[in-house]
Amino acid sequence: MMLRFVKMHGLGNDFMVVDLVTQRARPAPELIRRWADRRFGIGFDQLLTVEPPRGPEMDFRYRIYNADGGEVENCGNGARCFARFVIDQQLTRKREIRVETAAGPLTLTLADDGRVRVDMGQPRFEPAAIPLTAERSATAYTLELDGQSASLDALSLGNPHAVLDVEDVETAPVATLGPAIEAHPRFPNRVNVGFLQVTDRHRARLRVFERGVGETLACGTGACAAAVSGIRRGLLASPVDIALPGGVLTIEWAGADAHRTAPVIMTGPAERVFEGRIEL
Ligand SMILES: N[C@@H](CCC[C@H](N)C(=O)O)C(=O)O
Repeated sequence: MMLRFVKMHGLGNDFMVVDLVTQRARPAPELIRRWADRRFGIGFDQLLTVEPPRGPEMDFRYRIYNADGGEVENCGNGARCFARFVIDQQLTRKREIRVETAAGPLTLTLADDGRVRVDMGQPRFEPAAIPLTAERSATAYTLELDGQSASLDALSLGNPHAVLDVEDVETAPVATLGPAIEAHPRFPNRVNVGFLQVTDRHRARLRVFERGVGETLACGTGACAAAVSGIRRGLLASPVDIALPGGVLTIEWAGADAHRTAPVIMTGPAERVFEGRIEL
């Protein structure tokens, strides 16, 4: 049986997107790893499946699998590609789409300039929600790593993120500290690791070592986490343009007080690359 898919990307963070509204498939981890392989497969950072909603107030359900085959809660660049996909495939005529994810509902809007604006929901800072083993919530945690220690902020965008401040993203130790922090036992579900260089109040540069993938050209939830971390520590002010290796995302966040945590809004592009069919 052949499965139709579309290859898409958001700032070079690339996806295989599969319509499971009109097709049937159950992607097992071993199959996802094979498809994700850049030499022997299609090649992608994440597989996205678009499925019928499970409740009447949602338009779709959207699921996300990392290249290592594991299902995860949230994906910002994927959310924008999902919106483009359901519109281009004529699965909906709406311009504002409500979608169910493992991290909760998201609202996506197609802007007039073709970019997609996503309400990514509220960030969470309590260690148990990340999850991170720590006695109390803080903006700086110290992690012991093979004889050295690293200071980082940690938060959840539905999925877990660590944010480290660096002087220069070009020389940041992404390839060594990234995997060491991703697999650190204080993050029981592992973690995405962002290396943040603040350039001025409204601009920053970011590289992300993604859980279950490695360094990617862009990470949408990573950009949201880095902007929120910078804003709540007084280093950045909303809106923030986050420059990733693959391009720029705009992040807005109105902050948090004792009564309310504002949702994070992410705006950026979503591109279709090609479509294909693969044997199941
Ligand atoms: N690339 C994504 C994040 C994908 C999931 C992440 N690797 C995780 O394991 O949580 C994005 O754009 O947010």
